[in-house]
Amino acid sequence: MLLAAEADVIGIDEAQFFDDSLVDVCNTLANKGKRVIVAGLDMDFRGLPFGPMPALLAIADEVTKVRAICLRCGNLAYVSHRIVKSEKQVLLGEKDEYEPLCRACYLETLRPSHSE
Ligand SMILES: Nc1ncnc2c1ncn2[C@@H]1O[C@H](COP(=O)(O)OP(=O)(O)O)[C@@H](O)[C@H]1O
Ligand SMILES: Cc1cn([C@H]2C[C@H](O)[C@@H](COP(=O)(O)O)O2)c(=O)[nH]c1=O
Repeated sequence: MLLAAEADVIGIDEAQFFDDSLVDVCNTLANKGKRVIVAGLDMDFRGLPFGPMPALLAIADEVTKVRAICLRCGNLAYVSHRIVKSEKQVLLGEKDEYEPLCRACYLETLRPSHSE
């Protein structure tokens, strides 16, 4: 908040990792006339809402949902499927840990007969 005093535009990336206090911070800054641009993952690897993202989406004046391409079929992706074994919600990573999948290809990975 101290740093933001001098700024007209504030950018916050990886918002999914913050706690719910980010919602108040963004509201306070916007109420002061600042332009606040927030980026983050809406869902975790299980397809569950991630951190403060649902509340941020609700209070946003504008929302742009950007979707990757499903690595298996080329359709628009729906979730970042985790390809390493870990149940922790927070696990930093990139291509070696996650693959974007569409809903159909993601559901296919959940079938008992599926092998990675
Ligand atoms: N507007 C764009 N045009 C072309 N390539 C892009 C664009 N945005 C992202 N990319 C590509 O996608 C990669 C991942 O982008 P990034 O901004 O890190 O996405 P995210 O933070 O959602 O994972 C980049 O390294 C770049 O190769
Ligand atoms: C799905 C998912 C992702 N993460 C981590 C993996 C990356 O470090 C970031 C997302 O970064 P990006 O630049 O937006 O690709 O989030 C995680 O910790 N838990 C998850 O479920």
